Parts: sequence; C-alpha cells; structure tokens
Amino acid sequence: MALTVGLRPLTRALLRPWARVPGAALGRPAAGSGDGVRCFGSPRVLVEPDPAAVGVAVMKMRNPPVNSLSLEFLTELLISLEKLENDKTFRGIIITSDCPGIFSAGLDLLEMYGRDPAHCAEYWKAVQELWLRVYLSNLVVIGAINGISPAGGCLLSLSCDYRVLANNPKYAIGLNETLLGIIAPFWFKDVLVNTIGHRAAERALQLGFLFPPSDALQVGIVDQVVPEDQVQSTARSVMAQWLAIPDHARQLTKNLVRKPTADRLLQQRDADIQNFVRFISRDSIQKSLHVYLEKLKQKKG
Ligand SMILES: CCCCC/C=C\C/C=C\C/C=C/C(=O)SCCNC(=O)CCNC(=O)[C@H](O)C(C)(C)COP(=O)(O)OP(=O)(O)OC[C@H]1O[C@@H](n2cnc3c(N)ncnc32)[C@H](O)[C@@H]1OP(=O)(O)O
Repeated sequence: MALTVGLRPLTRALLRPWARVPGAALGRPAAGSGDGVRCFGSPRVLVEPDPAAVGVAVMKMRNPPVNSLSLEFLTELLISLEKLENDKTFRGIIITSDCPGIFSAGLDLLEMYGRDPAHCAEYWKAVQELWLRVYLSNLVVIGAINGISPAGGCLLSLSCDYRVLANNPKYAIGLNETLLGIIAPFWFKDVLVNTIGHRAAERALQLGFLFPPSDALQVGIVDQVVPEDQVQSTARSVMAQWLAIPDHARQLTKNLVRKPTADRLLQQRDADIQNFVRFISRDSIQKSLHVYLEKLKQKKG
C-alpha cells in the first residue's frame, strides 16, 4: 500500500531530512541581554545558555502533565534542536525536564489512538526525525534524567551521549512497549542493543522492563545515578569532560559509531512509516491502546 503523507506546512518544512528551519522564527536574543546570548524558547521547550558553563545550553521539556511526545511538542523540540545545532556558540546541550518526577512519558498515546492513517504517518515521521536529530547531533548531548522515562522517553535518553539518572526508585527507565501490547520498532531495539548488549536487550524488550535506578545502572541503560539534587551539576561536570575533546575528532568518531544504526532507518524511512501505520491501525492494537489508556485513567481512582 503506497501511503500519501499529507503534512501540515510547518511540519512539512521541519521534517524533511535535515531541513533548515525557515525564517529563523524562534531564534532571538534573550530578553534584556543585549550581549548576544541566544535563547530559543518556545511554549513547551525552554532553552537557556547554562550560566555556569560556556557553550552549553540547557533544554527543559515542559509539556505538562507528563511530557508526552505529542506532534506539537515534537515539532517544538525539533525547532529548538535545529536552532542550537546551527548556533556556533553552542557545543553541548543538557536535556532535562521541567515536569516534576517525569522525564518523559514517551510517545503521546493520543497521537496513535483513534487517529486516521495520514495523521499516524505524519506523527511517525516526526518521531523518526526527533530520534535522528538527537542521535546524530554534532553537539554533545547529555541527558539529565530527573523523572520516569518509559518507552519513547527512554529512546530519547538512549539517544544522548551520556545519561545521568536521579536516584529515586520511582524514576524507572526502559522500553516497556510490550506492556502496552505494542512492540518497540527496530530502531528503538537497535539503540537498546547498542547500549546494553544483545542478551540484556532481548530480556528487557520482551518483558517490557522498566529499570529502577540501581538496576538501570547495573545493566548500563544509564551511565551514572546520583542524588536528585546533583543531577544538573553532574551533567555539567560530565559535559566539561566531553567538551575537552576537540569537536571535529569527537563528532567524526560519534558519526562513525552511530551512522550504521541511523542508516538502517534512513534507508527505509517510508517503509517504516507504512509499517507503523499498518500496525497501529489494526483493531487488536487499537484495543490494546484503549485498555492501556483506561488503566491509566482508573489508576487515578
Ligand atoms: C511491525 C511494525 C511495527 C512498528 C512499530 C509499531 C508500534 C510501536 C509504536 C510505538 C512505540 C511506543 C512508544 C511509546 O512511547 S508508547 C508510550 C509509553 N508510555 C507509557 O507507558 C507511560 C504511560 N504513563 C504512565 O505510566 C504515567 O502516566 C506516568 C508517566 C508514570 C505518570 O504517572 P502520574 O500518576 O504522574 O500521571 P497520570 O498517569 O495520572 O497521567 C496524567 C495524564 O497524562 C496522561 N498520559 C500519561 N502518559 C501518557 C502518554 N504516553 N500519552 C498520552 N497521555 C498520557 C494520562 O492518561 C493522564 O491523562 P488524564 O486525562 O487522565 O489526566
């Protein structure tokens, strides 16, 4: 089945592979700075230069209540990342959350439940694009994971160069798709395998493990677990270590390591979209999503 993807103009402009954002709409000097410091804020993505680290931006995700990756939120993240990537004052980004206790609840289930195929296709293309942009970023990307991080939230974390997780037993991380009755796409799986190895990934994916911090560190899905109030300072120290390496050498090495994984998706993006749309449109999958969403509602009592 050939799929015609009807993209809205903003999304279309953004989601071409490595498109340049037209109009530089969001790049502006920080209010009152007058010193050339740049701030790329948007309603859901707060981006500020780190006052304590030259060349480092802190990107805070602010899509309450749970930072679910809706199409609009993905689009804003993409715009901000693109602006940072193009701004030569920045060499690194720390990605963190502004929603207490939640890094990101992952993909927005409401973008996949009860939607028509064209919408699902547009959504999936944005998910692909965010992954490619973070995974292949020329910047050093450090995840300061200050909350729970299931599924798509875990993918975002895994796409960073280094992950610091806050030591709170509630802040579990993992690809839990099977618990929802869906499956992690091959590129989610590839990134997990690259990070924790084949056998650990095999178990984690099939059983939908959400690792609490101590287990997450042991299996290697995160690089460091620290007290919650030290997540930012640790991320900053780690950033300094990464920024001590000459950019060109680090970037070429990153590309060497990550490109084969990214290429697997780049070589079949349209087919991947079609697979996703076919899969997510199945009655059985829609029913599983319905049951899961009801469970989330009932949990509230
Ligand atoms: C063959 C080819 C195959 C191709 C591949 C096919 C398919 C795979 C597709 C996709 C992969 C999927 C990736 C994903 O990321 S799926 C999302 C996974 N996320 C989760 O499982 C997390 C679900 N949420 C929670 O567990 C909890 O909400 C929380 C994050 C622990 C927070 O708990 P808390 O008690 O603080 O909040 P609430 O549970 O009350 O939630 C508040 C509010 O938010 C809604 N919500 C939560 N998560 C999501 C979400 N992911 N998407 C949309 N909405 C979400 C929740 O329902 C509440 O809404 P309400 O209206 O009731 O206030």
